[in-house]
Formats: sequence, C-alpha cells, structure tokens
Amino acid sequence: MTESDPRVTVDGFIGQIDATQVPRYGGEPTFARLPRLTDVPAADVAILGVPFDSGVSYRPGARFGPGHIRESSRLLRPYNPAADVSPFAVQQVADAGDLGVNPFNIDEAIAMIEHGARGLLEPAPRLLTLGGDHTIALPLLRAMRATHGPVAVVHFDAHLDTWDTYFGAAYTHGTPFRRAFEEGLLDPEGCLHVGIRGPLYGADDLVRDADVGFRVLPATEADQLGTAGMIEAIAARVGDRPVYVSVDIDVLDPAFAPGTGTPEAGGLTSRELLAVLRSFARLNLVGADIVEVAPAYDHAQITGIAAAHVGYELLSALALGKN
Ligand SMILES: N=C(N)NCCCC(=O)O
Ligand SMILES: [Zn+2]
Ligand SMILES: [Zn+2]
Repeated sequence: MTESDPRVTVDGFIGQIDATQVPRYGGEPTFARLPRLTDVPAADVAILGVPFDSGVSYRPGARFGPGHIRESSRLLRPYNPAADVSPFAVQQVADAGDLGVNPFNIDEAIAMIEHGARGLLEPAPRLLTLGGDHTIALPLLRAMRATHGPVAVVHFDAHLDTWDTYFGAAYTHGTPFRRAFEEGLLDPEGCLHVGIRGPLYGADDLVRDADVGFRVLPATEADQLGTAGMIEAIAARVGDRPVYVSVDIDVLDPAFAPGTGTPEAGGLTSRELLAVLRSFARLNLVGADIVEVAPAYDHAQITGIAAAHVGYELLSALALGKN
C-alpha cells in the first residue's frame, strides 16, 4: 500500500483511501485513513494526537489513546447518513500526527501542547485533538483563547475536572477547567458539563464548580430529559458563542467505554452521546478534543470505536456548520 493508493476525492477535497479498492485493515493508520497534513496543500480541520498521560490520578495508559483511536477508525466510511453529510467531501480534513511532549515534566508538556496547537491553527483553523488525559484541555483552551477569545466549553465527562489540586499539584487531569477559568480562557456564561455522576469528595465540589461558571447536566437526568432535552439545554446555554467541545470518553457508561482510567457506572450510551454531538452542527464550533481513552483496559476496540465515532460526528458537525 502506497501514497498512490486511490483516495475518495470530491471537489478537490482529498479524502480517505478508497476502501472499495484498497483493504482497510492495512496501510498507514491515519484517522479514518485520511491524508496526512503534510500531504495536502491546505486543511480546514487538523486531527492532532497528544499522547500524554502524566496527569492521571488513577489508571495510566491514555498516552496510547491517539494510536488506538486511529487504529479503531479504519472502518469509518465517507457518508454519514444520520447527519446527511460527507464530512471529508466539503472540507479538507487531515491528520497532523502526534505531538511529542515531555512525559516527565507536566509544566513543560503543557507549554509544548499549547505551542504545538497554536502552530497548527495557522495551516488548519479547526483542531480535533485525540488525547491523552484531560490535562491537555488546558493548553488546548489557551490556544483557542488566542484565536477566538474566551470560549464556551461543552464538557462531556463523568467528572467535574474543576478541582483545585491533587497532592498539591495544580496541573492534573482533574483540574484543567479550574485553571482555564482562572486564566480567563472560558466564557463562564456559556459553559456546562454533561454526564456528571458518581461519588464526589464532598457536596462542596458542586458549589465550587458553579463558582467557576459551569452548569451541570448530570447523567441522572439523561433519562428524564431524553436526547432532545439534553440538546435543547446545551443549545440554550451556549447560544451563538464560540464553542469548544471536550469529550472525556468516561462520560459513556463503562459498558460502552471500558478502556479508560477513571470509570464510573451509570453513564450515557454511545447512541445518546452521538445524537447530542450530531446536533452541534447548529453551534459555532471552534475546536474539540476526545480524551481519556486508555487501550490497556479496552476490549475488542469497544472504547476505541466509540471514540472514533465521536470524532466522526464532530467532524460531521463541523462540515455542516461550514455552510
Ligand atoms: N478527568 C478524569 N477522567 N478524571 C478525573 C478524576 C479525578 C479524581 O481522581 O478524582
Ligand atoms: Zn472523566
Ligand atoms: Zn475528564
């Protein structure tokens, strides 16, 4: 399999290697077998891997997330019937590969991620980042702030991730959104968490979380609200603000995403999450990440496939939003 393999190319947008002509289980594992960023003249959206997991509080392994999500994305096809869009045929999407960041020095890693993301936003104005643990959302939000000003964050997670410190450490996967608030990266009128559940350290956690501007749509309300209710609540909160979407894969129930570092029972189904993301075509999306995929605890690519489809829906929403 070579660079000259036939690709699905529409209106000059260079898409996936054509799976009807080249077996999809071989060849380079870029996301969805899309071209590399270096192989296209320009891109609208870059997919960036950040293999970093030095900020975790429990099971390690999300540093292998980018490779696992890419490997699990080989089966994605060009047309998304649920959204009625071909996400690679109306915008140029390309894989920018992985950032090599310091696993031994979190401060340095964060600086490298911000630098890498900012550098990419010039050739590719929209970024879909594959983590990595949730620490990486902070430098990604710094990069967003530099381009768009403070952004509304729609944060899908079992966890608040607005805690202050762990073991005295300020930069961890449980603290990115508190740091982001303190740094003025967020539009606090437009932020919300979706899928929060499980035990907290104390009732105060929720008070302190509200203080940094987040509304909470807990997993325990998902059944009552239904998918349509969740979609409406999110749209009402973010309005027409620039929106950054951060998807911690542990927002899904461990039945749908076992391969993650801090699993909590009682989460969303993949079908619910994908439906909610599909509705984001009508939001002003400026970037997104998918974090906390830890393949060592995955089975049969269950979590990797869920993450790949999350990426596909986000790319579809970006494609539709472009018009
Ligand atoms: N961001 C994720 N996945 N988890 C945060 C968990 C924080 C804790 O150990 O309490
Ligand atoms: Zn989480
Ligand atoms: Zn998280």
